[in-house]
Amino acid sequence: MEKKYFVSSAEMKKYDRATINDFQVPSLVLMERAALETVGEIEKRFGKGSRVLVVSGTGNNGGDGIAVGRILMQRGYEVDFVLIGAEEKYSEETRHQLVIIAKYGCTLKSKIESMEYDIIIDALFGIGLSRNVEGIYKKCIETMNSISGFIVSVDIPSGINADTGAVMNAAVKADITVTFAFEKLGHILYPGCEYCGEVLCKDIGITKESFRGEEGPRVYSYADRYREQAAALMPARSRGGNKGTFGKALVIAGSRNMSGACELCARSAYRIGAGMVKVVTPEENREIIQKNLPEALLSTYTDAEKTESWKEFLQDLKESMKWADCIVIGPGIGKSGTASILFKYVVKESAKPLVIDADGLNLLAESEELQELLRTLSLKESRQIIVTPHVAEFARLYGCRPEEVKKDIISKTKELADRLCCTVVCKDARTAVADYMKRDVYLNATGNDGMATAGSGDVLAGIIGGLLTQGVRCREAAEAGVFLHGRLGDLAAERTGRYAVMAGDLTEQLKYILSDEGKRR
Ligand SMILES: NC(=O)C1=CN([C@@H]2O[C@H](COP(=O)(O)OP(=O)(O)OC[C@H]3O[C@@H](n4cnc5c(N)ncnc54)[C@H](OP(=O)(O)O)[C@@H]3O)[C@@H](O)[C@H]2O)[C@@H](O)CC1
Ligand SMILES: [K+]
Repeated sequence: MEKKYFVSSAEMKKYDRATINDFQVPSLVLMERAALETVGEIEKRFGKGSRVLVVSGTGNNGGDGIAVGRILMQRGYEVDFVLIGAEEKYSEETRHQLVIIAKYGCTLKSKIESMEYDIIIDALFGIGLSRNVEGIYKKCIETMNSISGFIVSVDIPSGINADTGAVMNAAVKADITVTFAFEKLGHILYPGCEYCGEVLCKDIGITKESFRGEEGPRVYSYADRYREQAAALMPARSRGGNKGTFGKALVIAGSRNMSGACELCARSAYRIGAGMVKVVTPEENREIIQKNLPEALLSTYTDAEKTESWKEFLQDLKESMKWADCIVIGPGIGKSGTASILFKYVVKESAKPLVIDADGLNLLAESEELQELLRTLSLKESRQIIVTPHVAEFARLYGCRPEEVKKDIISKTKELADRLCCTVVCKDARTAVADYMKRDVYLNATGNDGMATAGSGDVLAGIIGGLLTQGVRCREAAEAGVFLHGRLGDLAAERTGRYAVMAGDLTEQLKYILSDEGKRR
């Protein structure tokens, strides 16, 4: 899969240094290239004579800004330069840029004086922002946001934490952000991504060679091209196949009078391409499932206390688990005594790839014994297990507050995966996927807030299950499932607007998104 990296400030600094020190590309050359790329984006939008304000800080981000201003000035733009910060803090490169503009006769101001510009170059802070923004810096950011002008942030909007996307007390609201070499975590994580405007990532000569043979950045997503080529994420589909070829999913879901979760999950497994889907649900849901999803095979149960029929059901379930290529358990099963007995039985007895979602996760969170069992199954029997908690379920499993998960979703997801020895999908505005086998964390860049609606998670569980039945391995099924799920949400929102999106619309979009028959490429 072609990856798109999101780097931390420490990783970016390492790649900068490797390019400068090991490959001997002078820092000022990188800066000039960064400036030229930024100028290119401005020239696409504004002509000569436009009024430009450059707001620089003392670090190299400020140096970039001064270079941008100088090139624009030479090309016929009217440029004002403002630099905020004490002289003793100027970086070497920034000093150099100041010497150059002085030779061209430019003057430097220490505060923003005019209120009207066509373009504002925000070069106050880049990836070197190290603490909350206060005093004159905060005031400067507020002024940039309040005066008129199209804001171009250099590298990252000033005030956004490049590692977490947090607003460090104040941040510039950019129209576009021109960044260099790799996108930063702060461009993709919330709330940072909402401050960037369009993010344009430019090659300035810092390439993958700067990894120096070591593992690359820790966090990645899928390349943007898969948005339009979603079918390329799917396993190859044999033209000569039959329903057995494309796998059998067992969906254990729903509780009394709660059939919706079960239906959404099973339908999604079918729509992503599973050959057969069998639903296991309480007897009360029989009629509605038969009516709404006649394609599904069905096995129903009554309360575990009704011993005779329960025994028969378990016998049937055992056969179903042998028959299945993958099992999804949890959506809407509730936390009743019967649900708990059923859940434990399935985790213990099944030997197939397993997706645990929703109430399954709540039952898991309550049982140390089951968590230990998961670890053992994974480590000793190489069982493929995926857990798909949203932030609140994750917090219950991890034993922390939901805000703590949101603050550091990348590390937390990896930690839980290590603890449970499985693949973890932590669902949030930016869903993360990690497993205990790999260091890297997948961070999803598709989807929108329209998907924050009941049943959306059931659809995801069905999609991941349907991919597993087609032979995709756990980690890839989780990543591809999350990416596709987000795309379905984006397409649904394009049709109806984000307010109106409902879980069923996501499954509906599966009819179109995979329409050009794809192969894994
Ligand atoms: N060759 C290269 O290296 C390339 C670098 N490139 C560019 O360099 C940028 C990174 O440059 P950088 O590392 O100098 O950091 P930068 O973001 O300018 O900020 C550091 C300055 O801000 C200050 N400061 C921090 N927080 C503060 C606060 N809250 N409030 C007040 N002050 C605060 C801090 O001062 P101090 O913490 O020491 O007080 C220091 O003076 C990067 O984003 C990209 O644009 C590109 O040109 C490509 C090639
Ligand atoms: K900036």
